[in-house]
Amino acid sequence: MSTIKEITTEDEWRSHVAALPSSTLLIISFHAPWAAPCGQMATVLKTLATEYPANGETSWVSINAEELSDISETYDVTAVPYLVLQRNDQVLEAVSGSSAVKVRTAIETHTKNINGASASTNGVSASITGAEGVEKPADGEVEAETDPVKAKEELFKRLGELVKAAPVMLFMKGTPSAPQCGFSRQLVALLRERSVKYGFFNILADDEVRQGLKEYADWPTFPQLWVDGDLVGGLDIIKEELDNDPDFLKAHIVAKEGIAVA
Ligand SMILES: N[C@@H](CCC(=O)N[C@@H](CS)C(=O)NCC(=O)O)C(=O)O
Repeated sequence: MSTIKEITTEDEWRSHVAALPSSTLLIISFHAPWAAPCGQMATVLKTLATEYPANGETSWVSINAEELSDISETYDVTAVPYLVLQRNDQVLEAVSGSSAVKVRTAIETHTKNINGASASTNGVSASITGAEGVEKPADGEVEAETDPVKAKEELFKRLGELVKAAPVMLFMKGTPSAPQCGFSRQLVALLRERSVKYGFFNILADDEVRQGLKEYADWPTFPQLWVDGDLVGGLDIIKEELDNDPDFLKAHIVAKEGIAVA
């Protein structure tokens, strides 16, 4: 049974990598303590790690992407959770976001490559929620597909978790580095100017979230800024709030811009 080692210093990272046999698949999980999907991903990875033992074939490490920013920069980590699979210093695959299915598939694929067969013997039905989607148990999935009421319930459950994925969540068009709409661009600039740490979700990448959130929030447009699971508003409201109380996002200010929730 394998365990996931938390790497806390760069020295520890270097010696861990240096000690690995060239055939070992290194599975690196980047996380941030404030991003809720990372907690769910940690549970998924813990389960997977018991299936893919550290017998020289796999090695599991976990890294705080903000604390060890030099390492995250090396791997271009701009969002968490973020999983990297590498062997012999070569990155084989990276999975951004909290899809348990994608993570399992990636690990199965790259263990298969050396073993000829997957190390996995049984399926884990990890149920997680995150920006990339809710992995539902098969029964619920079938029911939700056929029953619009169930489907909406599932979507709203997902949205309920998504709006709390980080203490400050920005639902925007595009990403902070490439906003796809002027309103989103302006809101990113306001948050950046104030060094507010926030998670973001690109609603252009998921029409279900784009349309569903309008109804869930009872708010017809984007950007939407959510703080501690409550909708504050769009660009105009945030501007107004900051005019009234320039400190209203103070609790969320950090030394530098945070890493996003993917
Ligand atoms: N005055 C709004 C401007 C936002 C806005 O009008 N957004 C539009 C255009 S980007 C929108 O999201 N429309 C709905 C959609 O595209 O789904 C605010 O304060 O946020």
